[in-house]
Amino acid sequence: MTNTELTVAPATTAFIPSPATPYQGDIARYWDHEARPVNLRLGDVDGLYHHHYGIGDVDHASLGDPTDSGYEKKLIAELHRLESAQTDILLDHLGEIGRGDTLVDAGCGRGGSMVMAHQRLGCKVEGVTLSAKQAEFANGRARELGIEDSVRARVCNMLGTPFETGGAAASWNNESSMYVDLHDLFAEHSRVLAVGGRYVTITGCWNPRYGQPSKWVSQINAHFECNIHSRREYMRAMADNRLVPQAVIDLTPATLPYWELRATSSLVTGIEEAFINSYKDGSFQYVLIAADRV
Ligand SMILES: C[S@@+](CC[C@H](N)C(=O)[O-])C[C@H]1O[C@@H](n2cnc3c(N)ncnc32)[C@H](O)[C@@H]1O
Ligand SMILES: CC(C)=CCC/C(C)=C/COP(=O)(O)OP(=O)(O)O
Ligand SMILES: [Mg+2]
Repeated sequence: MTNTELTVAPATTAFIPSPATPYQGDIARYWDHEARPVNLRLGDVDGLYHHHYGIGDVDHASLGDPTDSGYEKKLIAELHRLESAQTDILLDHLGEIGRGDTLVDAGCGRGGSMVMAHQRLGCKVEGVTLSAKQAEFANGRARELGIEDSVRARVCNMLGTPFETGGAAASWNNESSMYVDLHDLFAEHSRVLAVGGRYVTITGCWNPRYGQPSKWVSQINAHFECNIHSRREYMRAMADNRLVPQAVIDLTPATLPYWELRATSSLVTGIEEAFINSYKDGSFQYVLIAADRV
């Protein structure tokens, strides 16, 4: 697709809409106050700030000896490399994107995925987050990079965006779908996407084969104040909203090395055990779903 332009409200973070629900107010506050070193120090490596996890094999040769003085810095760079590799896999699944296209990042955080999408594809990227602090941060980074005409974040509920119907060539949720009702979410993506456009999510979901959410999944929900959905819910809500899966990839084996490395670092947050155990006992899965808007 080429030359799709979204018609949107003015790009400002000065006007901050009221949260649609008290829960969304809690989530806005959560992300306004988030400043974990595991996120900021990794972002400082190259200026791409992510709030998602990593995939791929750990390059143990580049890490060297854990007793060496520079080891911790190398470990941080390695965790960050794996988080950016996660975004690359998401972008690999967007389909053919032209420089004139517009993409939508639903739940854009500090904007790392938006910057990577623009740098790789040359297109416009519009992001929404509930957090004014995150939107300011993302827009500040875009200004520093001189790409503010192409990459912008706004404070907005992903379930009711100002974007034109059918105007986006592709859209995604990168670890942000566990904060919303999936039927409402996919109805909005389906509205914003052009027919033939592509939706991609990378998400953690509980595995229906396990039965119900495990204690580890409940622990992750409590830790992040989110509500992890089952894999079945994703499939059903997509099917109900004209989103037809084109690829479903279980990234669980590919994310475990990231978690096992992170668990050895000084930047642990305490949630590592829940991710490792739930991935290993099969109750939780890290998946990529790419779907065609039909
Ligand atoms: C775990 S972070 C992921 C950030 C980003 N996608 C990334 O990969 O770095 C979750 C994001 O979802 C956003 N979010 C949660 N619920 C939202 C909603 N209803 N509307 C817009 N953003 C939402 C949060 O503000 C936060 O930016
Ligand atoms: C896969 C699942 C269930 C994700 C939940 C959403 C979430 C909080 C992602 C990571 O954010 P972060 O990068 O801010 O977290 P951390 O501080 O742990 O790195
Ligand atoms: Mg993180």
